Amino acid sequence: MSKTLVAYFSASGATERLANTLADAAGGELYEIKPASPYTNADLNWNNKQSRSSVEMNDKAARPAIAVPVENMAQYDVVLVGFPIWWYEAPRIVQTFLESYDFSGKTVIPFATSGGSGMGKTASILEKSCPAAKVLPGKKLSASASMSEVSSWVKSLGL
Ligand SMILES: Cc1cc2nc3c(=O)[nH]c(=O)nc-3n(C[C@H](O)[C@H](O)[C@H](O)COP(=O)(O)O)c2cc1C
Repeated sequence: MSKTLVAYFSASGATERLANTLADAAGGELYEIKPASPYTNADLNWNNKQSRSSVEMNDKAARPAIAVPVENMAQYDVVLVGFPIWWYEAPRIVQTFLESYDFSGKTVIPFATSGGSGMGKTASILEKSCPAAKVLPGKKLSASASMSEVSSWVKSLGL
């Protein structure tokens, strides 16, 4: 039996909702990727080029700090990692997360919520942050995706 972690970053609650459903569907443990410095509404303003999210997303090297690490990452075989799509990819803090652990022998599966965009190049960008992992393409789902929809996606992964 493989052991699953459902790690997620959620700035405004949508991805958190989905992560809860996914943790039930996949029988995984939940871990929130909490920023050391939480994002304010002003930080999330994509119309402002100077906002924190704009500045971070324009800087490929930005790695916002995480408040609390995962306890014993070694025990997990599968890591589902969820986030909102920001500017067609994953927020930089997801790269902070993936660069914080040894993912040798683990399967990493991205999942996301968005205002409409799909996964785009998300998985291939994240792959560079955890080169030892097997990274699957992942999926964008609705925050309010039903248990049966999420379960059938999990089943299709053949974990
Ligand atoms: C800074 C920022 C950039 C975003 N960029 C995109 C985008 O490129 N495409 C899209 O469909 N939605 C975009 N969104 C919308 C979020 O992906 C969407 O609202 C998501 O469900 C929020 O998840 P959360 O509540 O877990 O933070 C963006 C939101 C923010 C705050």
